[in-house]
Amino acid sequence: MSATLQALGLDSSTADYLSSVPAELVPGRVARVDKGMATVLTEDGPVRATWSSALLAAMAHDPQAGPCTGDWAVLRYWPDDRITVESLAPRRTAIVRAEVGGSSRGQVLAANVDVIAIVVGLVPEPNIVRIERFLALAWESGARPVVVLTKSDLVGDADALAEDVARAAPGADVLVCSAATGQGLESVQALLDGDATVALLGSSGAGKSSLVNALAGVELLDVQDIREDGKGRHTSVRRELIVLPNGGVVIDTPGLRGIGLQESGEGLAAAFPDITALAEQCKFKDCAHDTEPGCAVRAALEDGTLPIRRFESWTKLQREAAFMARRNNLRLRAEAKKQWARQSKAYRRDVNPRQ
Ligand SMILES: Nc1nc2c(ncn2[C@@H]2O[C@H](COP(=O)(O)OP(=O)(O)OP(=O)(O)O)[C@@H](O)[C@H]2O)c(=O)[nH]1
Ligand SMILES: [Zn+2]
Repeated sequence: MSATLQALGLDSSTADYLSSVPAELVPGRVARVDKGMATVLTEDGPVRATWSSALLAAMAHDPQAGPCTGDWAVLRYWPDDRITVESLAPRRTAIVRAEVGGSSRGQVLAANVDVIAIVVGLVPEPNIVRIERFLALAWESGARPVVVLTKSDLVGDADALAEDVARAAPGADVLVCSAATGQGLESVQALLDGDATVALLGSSGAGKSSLVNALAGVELLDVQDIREDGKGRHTSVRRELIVLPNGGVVIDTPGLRGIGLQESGEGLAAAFPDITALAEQCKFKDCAHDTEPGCAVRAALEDGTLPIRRFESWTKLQREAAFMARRNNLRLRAEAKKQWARQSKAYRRDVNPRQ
């Protein structure tokens, strides 16, 4: 399969970046990263590439500098048939997973996403708290979140359920569709207009693959053959970046399924603009919305304008984000300490070269 860079979702700022690289280098979009290699879609089809030494050095410093699905990569083709990723275009947006255990630096799951479609089946009944968590994460990424309620053919009151979801999703569109009957698919299709990149978030069984197949009009999400190592061997791997025949790109990586929040809390504020606005009206700047006098949040809970369920969901996500922020601070402090130790060792060597 080959496609123009346009069809792979190229935007103008990335096009500017790519036009500034030396002519012997080849641009492409990362479709998948596995086994220390990337599958990169170029205008001449997919290739497998390893990392250049410059990229490896950058990754040693910052793991987020490594390629991820959706990145725009600049490739070098070597005389011995190796292909290396030399550099990556600056990411317009990034979906970052907070690491659970291990390093507290987040892992980039997908880059350069325009729209995040939070796919939720209408059966079983949508889990609003889970949708709120996905929304906070989506806002954090810089991409536009949209909730796609699917399997509408299985319920009689899809619109009423959609209204409930919309109340929990201020600022995000809520679409209703069915991959089975095709109902409402035009509005989902419209998300891909202008060769946009849409990433799918959603639990297993939500209906993501069925949705992609319905949009494509063919069974795309089955198995795919790609050239693994340039020697003609073919392996079947699940696609992660899918170029749709009618235009647009879908990113569906397994990592996007059960992800935690990053620490800044900005996404959370964007997902809960109602509570953010209320908290600004509290008498005390550091109000914990507990027993403080003049608390606008508690007042809204008492008069019923803020649903208790929504407040509890926000509190839980807030705690999670605060936990991530604390851990991140600890990591930064540990790094600063290491850096200081290195510097003082170098200093001692300079002062006393025999040491
Ligand atoms: N009736 C109905 N069933 C659907 C619809 N969309 C998906 N399904 C069914 O729901 C089940 C899960 O759908 P998938 O598309 O595999 O869900 P998924 O989100 O890709 O799941 P994972 O690959 O596990 O993440 C399958 O049995 C589908 O046939 C729909 O619009 N209507
Ligand atoms: Zn308060």
